[in-house]
Amino acid sequence: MSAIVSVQNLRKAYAGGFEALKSVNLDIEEGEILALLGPNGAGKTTLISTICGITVPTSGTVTVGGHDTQKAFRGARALIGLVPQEINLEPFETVMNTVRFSRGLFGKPRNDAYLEDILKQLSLYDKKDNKVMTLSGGMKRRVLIAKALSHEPRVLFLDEPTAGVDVELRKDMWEVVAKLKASGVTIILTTHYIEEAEAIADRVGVINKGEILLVQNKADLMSQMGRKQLKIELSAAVETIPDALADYELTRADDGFSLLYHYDTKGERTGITTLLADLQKAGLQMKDLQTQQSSLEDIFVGLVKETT
Ligand SMILES: Nc1ncnc2c1ncn2[C@@H]1O[C@H](COP(=O)(O)OP(=O)(O)OP(=O)(O)O)[C@@H](O)[C@H]1O
Repeated sequence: MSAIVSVQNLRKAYAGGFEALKSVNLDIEEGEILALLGPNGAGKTTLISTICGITVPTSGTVTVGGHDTQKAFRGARALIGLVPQEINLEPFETVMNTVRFSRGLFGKPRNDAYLEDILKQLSLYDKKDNKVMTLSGGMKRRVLIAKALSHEPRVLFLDEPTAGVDVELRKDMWEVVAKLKASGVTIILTTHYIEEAEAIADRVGVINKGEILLVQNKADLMSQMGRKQLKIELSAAVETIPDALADYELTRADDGFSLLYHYDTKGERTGITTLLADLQKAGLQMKDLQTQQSSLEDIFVGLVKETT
């Protein structure tokens, strides 16, 4: 796979000097779904709108399909579909006219068959002649997606696509995104919902205070999530971990009153049975045992906290 979007040393300082992006580097592979996770004000929208060439960066470059978004804006923008956070539709216009007009703005020849196909994919076809104002909030969100796809973009940016929508619609939207990916569209979405990133992303990026803290394959993150920790509370503190237990991944905690054992829940063996037997052999007395599972949420919260 090759990068369809390449972001290099991107900085954005707003008027007044606030640095919303601090030297961001990011390559987005063709055909992937990348979820950008981050708390409020992290810089997600700024990053997306700068990549799309709507916000002018203070320094750095962005290329989309090889076009520099500053020097070759039209070429880059033609490849991009952007679904904004806010619903910005013409209320008195019909759904079909909305998407037709949007396609026309990009200078694309009329192609109702293509637009109807998009509307079908988004379960909007039977509403095509309805005025936007008569649609529910969730349907309006779908119209935003249809509008963003009207000019056949190769990269689709979705800024908080499921903010404020109910669980059922959220799952429908995930299906829509999966279908778009299957049709070859590269997708970048921002979200607050960790479960959303878990459900649909190929890679997850965590952004906080204008910096990308991590971009990782979801499967790798999942294997981290599969790690569990066993806390062994001891009756008496240990100064060091006994040599007899050197083969185990153990760390001291609580001034030596506890030992922490990390293990992979997906491994065939956890090693706990032999560890407990070996603890006894080493003469250590257990007081209590507790297990704890690390989740993507823990990883996310931990990362964000570290930079706060
Ligand atoms: N036009 C602007 N002028 C000045 N500061 C701005 C402007 N737009 C955004 N900011 C600031 O830049 C920071 C990043 O904002 P941004 O909207 O990119 O965050 P976000 O991660 O998308 O947040 P949210 O999840 O709340 O949508 C915030 O502190 C915000 O106040």
